[in-house]
Amino acid sequence: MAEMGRFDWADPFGLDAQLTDEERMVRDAARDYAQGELLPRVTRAYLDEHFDREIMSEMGALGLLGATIPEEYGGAGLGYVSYGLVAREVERVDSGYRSAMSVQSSLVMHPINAYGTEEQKRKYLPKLATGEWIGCFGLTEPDAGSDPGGMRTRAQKIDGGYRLTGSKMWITNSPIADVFVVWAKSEAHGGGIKGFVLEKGMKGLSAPKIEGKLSLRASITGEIVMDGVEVGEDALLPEVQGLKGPFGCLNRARYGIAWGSMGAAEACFHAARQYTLDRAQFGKPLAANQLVQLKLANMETEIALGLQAALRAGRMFDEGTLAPEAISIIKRNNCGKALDIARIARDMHGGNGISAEFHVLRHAINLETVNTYEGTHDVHGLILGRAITGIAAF
Ligand SMILES: Cc1cc2nc3c(=O)[nH]c(=O)nc-3n(C[C@H](O)[C@H](O)[C@H](O)COP(=O)(O)OP(=O)(O)OC[C@H]3O[C@@H](n4cnc5c(N)ncnc54)[C@H](O)[C@@H]3O)c2cc1C
Repeated sequence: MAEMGRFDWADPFGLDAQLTDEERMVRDAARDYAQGELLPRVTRAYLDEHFDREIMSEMGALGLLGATIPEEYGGAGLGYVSYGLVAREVERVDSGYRSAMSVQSSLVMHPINAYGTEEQKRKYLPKLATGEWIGCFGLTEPDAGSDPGGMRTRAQKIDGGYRLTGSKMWITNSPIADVFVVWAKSEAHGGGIKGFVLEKGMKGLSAPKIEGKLSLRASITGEIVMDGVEVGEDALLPEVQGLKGPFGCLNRARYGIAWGSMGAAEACFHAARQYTLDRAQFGKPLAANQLVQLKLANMETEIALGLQAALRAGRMFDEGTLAPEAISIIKRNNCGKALDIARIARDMHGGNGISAEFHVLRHAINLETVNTYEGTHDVHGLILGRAITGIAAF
């Protein structure tokens, strides 16, 4: 008969043992940084609705930006499992910090690396990798969110380049960005969607901050307004056309979010476990009640399954066999489950659960955004529905 193992409540399927030495090293470096440098400042940043720009330079110095970008362009040349592990550790602290990192790596460095010219790669990637430059990604518009094909931003052909007109909404990092990857319908390409790289200070380009967010308050979000911004031919990302350009970037970010949201869920699960062990009511620890144990068991189950699926997806990503629909499964499931776990963890903390000091409500409110951006929970359901039936319902 096969031997039986010992149960580890914090790692029931031995995720750790499925990683390579390099992946464990990357995970530990990201965890040390996140717990040592990000956790002590997150509560203040969240309450003050402030993103500390220095964080990008710190992440850059540790090689956390552009983890999968080749080393010759300043990236870390790591695999997708390492990238996911970093997202999990950063989001264990705050989804806003993970958002800033995901945008830089997957939505700005990836398209320049995959669709850009050699000159564009050499110009932008090394500085984005160190965090000297901050990037943002403009796809969503005031009237085009889940349906980005309905975008209104236009690139008009002019002598030697293009004139861009339009506005983008809900853009992570835009108010502090040096580099703007924006998507527009281009006249010269039959009205097809093309990517352009704009730079801070260009005439007609502005990025006002969106104030008063109740979610992701430690991440800065803004608009991108392009009022006839004129760029040269060298601003065009030549190697892609159509929605597959932005979707190629979103696939990577969504994959990272599947890991990241599980990091936030683990933070909430671990906090709820400790809190209910420490606090007694009716003469016994809260954790001694069946209702409480069932909630903890449900949290553990969803996290264990979600992480295992994310790891499998990461291995498939590195092998080149991961389909976008499989990413929809884990983005949708892990965000939805993380949001449920964070809300229940908040409830299990009673009144203390609403205090910033206990972190769980901050995670829950952040996860409301994570569940919505990069394809809403329902839109990923529709993507899967189309894949299952062959019928597009959206
Ligand atoms: C904090 C934050 C940061 C963001 N950062 C970025 C960024 O950096 N870059 C960027 O480009 N975008 C960014 N976004 C935008 C984000 O990706 C969009 O908000 C998201 O895609 C949803 O679009 P929408 O807000 O227009 O909602 P809508 O598309 O209007 O959706 C509203 C509701 O309708 C539902 N719905 C839509 N279509 C259908 C359908 N066919 N059938 C059934 N239900 C449907 C949706 O599921 C949702 O519940 C960010 C958003 C936030 C909140």
